[in-house]
Amino acid sequence: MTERPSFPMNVTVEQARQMLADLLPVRSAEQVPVQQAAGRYLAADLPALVSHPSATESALDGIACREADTLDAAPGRPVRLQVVGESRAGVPFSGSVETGCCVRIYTGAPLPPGADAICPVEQLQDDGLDAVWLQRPASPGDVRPEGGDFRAGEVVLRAGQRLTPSRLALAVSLGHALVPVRAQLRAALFSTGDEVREPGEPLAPGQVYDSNRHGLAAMLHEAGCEVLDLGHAPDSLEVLSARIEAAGGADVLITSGGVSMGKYDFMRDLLLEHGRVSFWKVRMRPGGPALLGGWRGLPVFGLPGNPVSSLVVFQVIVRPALTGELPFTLRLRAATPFRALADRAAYWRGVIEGGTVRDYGQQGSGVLRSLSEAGALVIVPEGQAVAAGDEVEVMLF
Ligand SMILES: Nc1nc2c(c(=O)[nH]1)N[C@H]1C(S)=C(S)[C@@H](COP(=O)(O)OP(=O)(O)OC[C@H]3O[C@@H](n4cnc5c(N)ncnc54)[C@H](O)[C@@H]3O)O[C@H]1N2
Ligand code: MOO
Repeated sequence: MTERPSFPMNVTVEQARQMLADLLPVRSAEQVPVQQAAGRYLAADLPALVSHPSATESALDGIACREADTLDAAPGRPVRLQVVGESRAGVPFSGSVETGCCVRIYTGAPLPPGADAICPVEQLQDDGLDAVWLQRPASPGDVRPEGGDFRAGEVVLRAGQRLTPSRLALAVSLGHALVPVRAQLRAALFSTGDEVREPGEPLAPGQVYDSNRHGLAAMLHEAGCEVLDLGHAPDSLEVLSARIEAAGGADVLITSGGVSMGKYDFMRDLLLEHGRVSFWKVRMRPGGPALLGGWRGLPVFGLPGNPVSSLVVFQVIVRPALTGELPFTLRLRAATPFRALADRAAYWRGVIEGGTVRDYGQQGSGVLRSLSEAGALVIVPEGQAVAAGDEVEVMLF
């Protein structure tokens, strides 16, 4: 390319995320049953409809009694209490606990009126009938107070949060059978390359299995998208145009390969001719040649073909734009130096060990096993080399 390009080049990671996010449609909200809500994103804050615990309850199996009755209990000087009934989870004791009395109680069962302390079974001498002896005072701390987890009316989950398994469990605990979630983005996906083969097919020298497309489909699902898998396309202008057309009903198209400098890297020219290019090249490694553009109303994000590059660019740029969530990072001490690049941020593969992070070693963009074996990306900002012992920002992968 000798003439001045008509589109921005070498944008930052942050600019790339924002430019993609700006092209995505605003998502409406829909109510879905909690059984179908795992992995979806909340479209509204979720208040608690009930308090939890719904009543003050026991944290142990044992007896519920009055602490004052037990204060004199000591080894060799047991205090006797009369058993007057039981409180089970779901079946509370109907009376109240008077002085000198107790009820058998089980974990999660409501503390009866009058009782204010628990003595666990392990610390009781029990005749199995109507009396127990305590060798030490009962504990007022072994109860879970009503509303101690959350109170009715309190906003506990927030709009934009992903319903991870723990948040989904919490939404149910808050009392919701239906939850408001953002409509899923419909993401079309195809990979490009004459050499790319489907898993299970025989492989001739120079050919490669379509690891990118299958990895990306999994990442799109994980990002809460509905995936329209358009397979893989050879390096042919006609086939690629037809494949992009086939993605027409989607909200966004993600492609892999064909975005660099090679004679058969057609994606950029296709978009330039029939649509538009929003940017080409991001100031990051791996993944420098990433491409963003549009085809009629359809946003198209072209990921580089190198296997590590395609997954890392998805994680660093595409996923945050699709979900509105920045990647989770933590700060760790570097156990080895990490090299800086003068003109771009580096996302080096690192291994977290004993609270520090070390260089995985193999940083080639074709070494897919490195991503799986390293488990982390160490973010080295442009020009800021990391020495051993420095703190670094680390993204789990
Ligand atoms: N002269 C230059 N050459 C290259 C540059 C450059 O700046 N100047 N950039 C390099 C970088 S960085 C990357 S990343 C790649 C990106 O290239 P493409 O997006 O055009 O990708 P391809 O050429 O199609 O493939 C690259 C590589 O990845 C393998 N591949 C492709 N698709 C898949 C797939 N679906 N599953 C698994 N592996 C795939 C492909 O066989 C190639 O080995 O360009 C560099 N070149
Ligand atoms: O940056 Mo390319 O994306 O490393 O191989």
